[in-house]
Amino acid sequence: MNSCDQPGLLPLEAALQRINAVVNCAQNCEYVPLLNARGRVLAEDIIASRPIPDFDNSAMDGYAFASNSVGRTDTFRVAGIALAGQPYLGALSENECIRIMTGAKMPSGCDCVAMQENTLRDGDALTLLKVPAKGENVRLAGHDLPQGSRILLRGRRLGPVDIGMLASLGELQVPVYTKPRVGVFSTGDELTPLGQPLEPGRIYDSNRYLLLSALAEYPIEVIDFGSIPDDRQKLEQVFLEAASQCHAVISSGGVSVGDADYTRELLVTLGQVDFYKLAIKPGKPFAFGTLHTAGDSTPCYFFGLPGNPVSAAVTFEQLALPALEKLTGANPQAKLVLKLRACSSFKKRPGRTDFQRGRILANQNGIIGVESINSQSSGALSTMVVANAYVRLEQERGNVEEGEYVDVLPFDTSLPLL
Ligand SMILES: Nc1nc2c(c(=O)[nH]1)N[C@H]1C(S)=C(S)[C@@H](COP(=O)(O)OP(=O)(O)OC[C@H]3O[C@@H](n4cnc5c(N)ncnc54)[C@H](O)[C@@H]3O)O[C@H]1N2
Ligand code: MOO
Repeated sequence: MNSCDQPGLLPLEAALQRINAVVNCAQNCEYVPLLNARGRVLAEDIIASRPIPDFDNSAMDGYAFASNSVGRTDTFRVAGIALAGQPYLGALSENECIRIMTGAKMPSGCDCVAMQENTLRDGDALTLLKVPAKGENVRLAGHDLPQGSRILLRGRRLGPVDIGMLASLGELQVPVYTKPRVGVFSTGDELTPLGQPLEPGRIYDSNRYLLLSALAEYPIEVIDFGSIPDDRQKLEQVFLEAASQCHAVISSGGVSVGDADYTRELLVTLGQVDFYKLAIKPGKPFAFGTLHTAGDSTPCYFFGLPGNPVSAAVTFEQLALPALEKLTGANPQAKLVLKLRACSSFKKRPGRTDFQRGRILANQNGIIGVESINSQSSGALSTMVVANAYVRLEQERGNVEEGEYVDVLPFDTSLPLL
């Protein structure tokens, strides 16, 4: 037995493996216009049907030559001009060169380009100040991408550079996976719709807004089922409706042991619970399972996040999100983990993997370390605004002393440092 503060808690790695083993992408391929493909997941490999570029061209503004004539004379007659998109189509005699611009097709017979700065021009006469070598300043056909290259692989989430690459290949329509449907709801009698005054003991529903806006970043069709009161029947209704419409459902709240915590209980009736107690902090009461779907073979996965806002955010990001990304067809993404020096101590009890909130400190010369923030309360969402990274501390370790090196997961790659 390990030194878990409570028995029966599943370690984070085991939970991730279980989720990964259960969740599978069941999306189909659809073609979308290129400009609508940003953020979508490629459903097929993209293979270059032609080389890019498909002609040799000049890398500089200057003059194009046949390199074997360059050694014989250093004075040439400028016989014509080649512009990008307007090639010079004539033939070239000995002692002739062609005025050429960057990107223009190399005239036939020419195999090098002298940069304009290395020449002297007087009317039609050109003198070379520096002799170019064969191939100099020439970009060969296929130098960007040879024909047949498998440049973008299935499972890649397309970003602006990929859209540009697809445009240079002339692809108007892109094969992407259809978007999985993901339902979101929160539970709790205390949750008050925004815009209404707060009665005593009530709060606004922050989890659902956080989740809906986080999901908007992904190629996912999100269905908002709202805030559901702690009423078994109403919850059951939403569970059934969500299971019939969605590939996955994410709820927050009601997974612990309180008198009104119906979520896990309903999951047992309406589906199968895979696990519901995790050795992570925050986020211990996290339920994962599958909901029964009527006669349909496509399963509906269920992620029951804890109600505490930081616990909900951490379990969403660390556990639900990798599974949802898999549902979209996306290849697994390695997380950026920095090994940084602790600039303060961190309190830690052995037994759970901690996702403490920290601040990466940086000066003009770069990153200098990470410090703890004042509060590590899982009920305080403001800790995640003040922090700019998680400090991940392994399950069995204890306190961190200042000066030790710790694993840091930045919230973002551009850090708010003030
Ligand atoms: N006796 C025990 N009590 C608790 C345990 C435990 O093991 N034994 N675990 C604690 C931990 S850890 C967590 S995390 C919470 C999780 O409980 P639930 O998932 O059942 O969540 P609720 O009880 O519904 O709410 C907890 C907390 O979060 C607030 N909340 C809920 N939903 C939202 C929302 N949508 N937006 C903002 N805030 C929300 C809620 O008002 C509560 O304050 O259980 C501990 N208890
Ligand atoms: O572990 Mo709970 O998730 O601290 O708040």
